Amino acid sequence: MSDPLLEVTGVAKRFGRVVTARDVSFEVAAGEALGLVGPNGAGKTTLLDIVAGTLRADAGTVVLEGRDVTRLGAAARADRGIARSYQVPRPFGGLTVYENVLVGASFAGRHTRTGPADDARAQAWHALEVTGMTEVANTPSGSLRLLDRKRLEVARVLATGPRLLLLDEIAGGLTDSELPQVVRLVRRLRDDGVAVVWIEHVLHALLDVVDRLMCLAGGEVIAQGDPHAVIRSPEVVEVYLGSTVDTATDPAPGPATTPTGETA
Ligand SMILES: Nc1ncnc2c1ncn2[C@@H]1O[C@H](COP(=O)(O)OP(=O)(O)OP(=O)(O)O)[C@@H](O)[C@H]1O
Repeated sequence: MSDPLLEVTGVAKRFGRVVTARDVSFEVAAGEALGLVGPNGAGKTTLLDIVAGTLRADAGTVVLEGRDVTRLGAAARADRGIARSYQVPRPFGGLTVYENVLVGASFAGRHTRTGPADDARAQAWHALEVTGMTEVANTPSGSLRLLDRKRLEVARVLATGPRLLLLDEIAGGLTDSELPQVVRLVRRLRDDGVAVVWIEHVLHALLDVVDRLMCLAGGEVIAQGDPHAVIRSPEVVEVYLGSTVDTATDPAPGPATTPTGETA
């Protein structure tokens, strides 16, 4: 890997007796997409929150571009280029799509990969173009279908000009015909040089994009590396994939369901 953009080392977190991260370490390079999988309650969202700075780890370090950001809060990390999407998008329903994205753009610090540094409007519009939302720019966000709500969530964080994008289940609930649009979007962001960490239960969508895959279980990394090697790893099959994947013949689970049994 080239110089890592993000280095997470020895992260630990527990809530009372529940261990959600135990000595978790991983790296992500600029322009690399890392997939994050694992059974429900494995600690994936907790890890994203620790990287984003919305949750403080009990131990370990988070380093971005060689600078230790472990003690920085979420706003300061956002200023340095870390952006996080949420599993359940909650746009300001009374505002249009464009206005919602403009709110994100107005938080952009000096990291402006996506547009002119001093022009939040241009940056918001660029985020709409990249996410394919210009045609619904003036639509009230409260009336959007699920796919567009998901795309708006990505546009909102993209408008902040991130170097590292943390995506939380943006494919969940989409139909088979909608999924390729999300896959193309994440691939484009990655190809534009943004580093991506993507939590996703819809494995075939994830495997279409990610360069590496990491599987968590019980707060521990049980496998990371080449995506197809990871999903074939006996431990991953046992604790996460169960019988949904024929690892001998099928490199990716079928599109109908996720390993957690949700409909993709
Ligand atoms: N604020 C909190 N207080 C107490 N327990 C918590 C808190 N946040 C998370 N947990 C617990 O930590 C564990 C890991 O949760 P987390 O949401 O990180 O898992 P996950 O892998 O993202 O799961 P899912 O795939 O279901 O979203 C769970 O047992 C959860 O109940």
